[in-house]
Amino acid sequence: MALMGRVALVTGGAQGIGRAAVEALMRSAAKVSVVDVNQDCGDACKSELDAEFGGGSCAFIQCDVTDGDALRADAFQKTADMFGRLDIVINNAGINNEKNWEKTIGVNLTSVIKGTYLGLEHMSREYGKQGGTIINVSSMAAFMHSPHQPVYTATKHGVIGFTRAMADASVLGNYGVRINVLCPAFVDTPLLHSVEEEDNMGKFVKFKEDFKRTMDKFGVLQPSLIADGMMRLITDAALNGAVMKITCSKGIHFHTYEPMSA
Ligand SMILES: NC(=O)C1=CN([C@@H]2O[C@H](COP(=O)(O)OP(=O)(O)OC[C@H]3O[C@@H](n4cnc5c(N)ncnc54)[C@H](O)[C@@H]3O)[C@@H](O)[C@H]2O)C=CC1
Ligand SMILES: CCCCCC(=O)/C=C/C=C\C/C=C\C/C=C\CCCC(=O)O
Repeated sequence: MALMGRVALVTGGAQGIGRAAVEALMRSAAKVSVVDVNQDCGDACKSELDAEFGGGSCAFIQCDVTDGDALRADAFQKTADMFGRLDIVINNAGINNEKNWEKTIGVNLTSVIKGTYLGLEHMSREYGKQGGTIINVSSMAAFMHSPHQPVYTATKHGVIGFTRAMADASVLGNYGVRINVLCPAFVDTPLLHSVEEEDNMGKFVKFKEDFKRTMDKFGVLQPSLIADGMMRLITDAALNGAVMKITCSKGIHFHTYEPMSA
């Protein structure tokens, strides 16, 4: 079991992609802290995981990732106290809300930045810790900008830029923490249904048929494949600053960048 004794924290872990990642980690014998704002979904998730894997290997912590104090004290510190260490952080919680677009920036970008910095406090050699790995969840929307979700698209661009910069900082600073980013295309989760809702899409809801045509054109992935990609980012020690894309046509693959030249 590759991850026996390792401890992971997954934000937005109660359903969808995060839940699939939690299950994959537990199948590899890691202990997992599921951090999610949704109490009912988190309670149900914990009961199901306890029934499948036995009690003691996972915890549910109700926490809104946009509450910086709660993220630090209730999520990260409690996880480290409960399981004695932290090795893997998956900053996955995300929303699609063009109406309350400032909240979208808060959840999808600001909280990913905070989650990365907190992960470093618990894992980086800078802080006297043993090292570890961080995955930040972006989207293919960062490559194929979505006219139906301009602010969502902006946050996902931001997650890639921040993650790549931090991955280089980790090398320069000898943090001992690998930091990578994952960009799935459309995935079959409750989030995808938010395209129907004016409360989520705001004025862009009138483009929902166009959005659905794009989904039909590119297809919809299963969360288990995204979890497979995450497990590769976690276990492949050569990966740092990698931008993993997952699409129906190409499966799991990596974005390549031109080398920088003067
Ligand atoms: N479903 C899709 O087609 C794609 C999703 N993504 C990204 O994957 C990530 C996960 O998305 P899905 O699983 O599809 O969504 P989902 O809506 O199924 O699950 C998201 C989870 O995050 C939690 N969450 C939302 N706001 C939160 C907050 N403020 N604090 C704590 N937890 C919060 C929700 O309660 C939920 O359990 C997101 O970052 C999303 O942008 C990326 C590409 C495609
Ligand atoms: C309703 C909210 C759902 C949000 C999910 C998400 O992240 C949205 C992505 C939006 C746009 C991405 C557009 C197209 C990308 C899909 C596939 C590209 C695959 C290209 C290929 O090589 O096949």
